[in-house]
Amino acid sequence: MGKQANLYSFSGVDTLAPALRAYVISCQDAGLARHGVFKVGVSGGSLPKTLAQALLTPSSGEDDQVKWGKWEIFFADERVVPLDHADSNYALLKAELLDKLPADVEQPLVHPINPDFLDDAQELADQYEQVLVRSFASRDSVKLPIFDLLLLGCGPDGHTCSLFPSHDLLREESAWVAPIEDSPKPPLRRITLTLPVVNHSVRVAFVATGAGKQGIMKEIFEEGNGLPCALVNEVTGERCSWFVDNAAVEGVSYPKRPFCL
Ligand SMILES: O=C1O[C@H](COP(=O)(O)O)[C@@H](O)[C@H](O)[C@H]1O
Repeated sequence: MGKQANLYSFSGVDTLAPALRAYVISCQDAGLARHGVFKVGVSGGSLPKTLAQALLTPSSGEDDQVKWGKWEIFFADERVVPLDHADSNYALLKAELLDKLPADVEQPLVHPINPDFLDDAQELADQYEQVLVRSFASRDSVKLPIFDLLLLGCGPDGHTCSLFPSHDLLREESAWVAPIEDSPKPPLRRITLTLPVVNHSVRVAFVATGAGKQGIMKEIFEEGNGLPCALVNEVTGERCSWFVDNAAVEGVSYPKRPFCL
């Protein structure tokens, strides 16, 4: 059995953010060394705000550079809504992070969903899968895309991306991107990376903060119970790192590591 997922706990978002920044930059630099670009997938929910706090602070030196012009940003999941809708994960990332990037730096290449296909979630998912095929094809013989990093959230029910507990979608084995039309959390219609794609990523980082996550963190780390986040932990092992605050893991019996790269 491989090593377990890393659990890093911080006093609050202010201390978590610099560690998350260092981690993302190390994944970025590894991606650039491997293939000259950094392919990262991001979630919606509470993640973009924390990510912005981590990445928008001024660089403290040569080893601390966010090289935005080398980033290719994908969405780990997306709601089937227009790109300027209040429920859109793209709109959220744009408002929290992309719109705040300094205008004088080279901008990242961002891959939102194609809003021409909002009437048909299956077609939307297929189209997004084609975006991945085109982007990843040149570098692998692509059975599965290999993200350099997936930055994920963990819902209070243990869902991640739009992979919900006990949902049939957890058993999807062939699609890279799949539709879901009966999401337990609104909005109902979404598309999501599938579990094999998530588990194939070079690194996976979860960010979960606040006492509201405490119950589910206990279940994920102590029982597993087939929860989507636990399934990712089980397969990715030490490739997976959790950035949490103390409130989210109070009373959770699982070794917390001091953060170091
Ligand atoms: O619906 C969603 O929720 C999850 C978790 O969100 P959080 O606010 O509890 O962090 C998020 O990761 C996902 O992208 C989003 O579509």
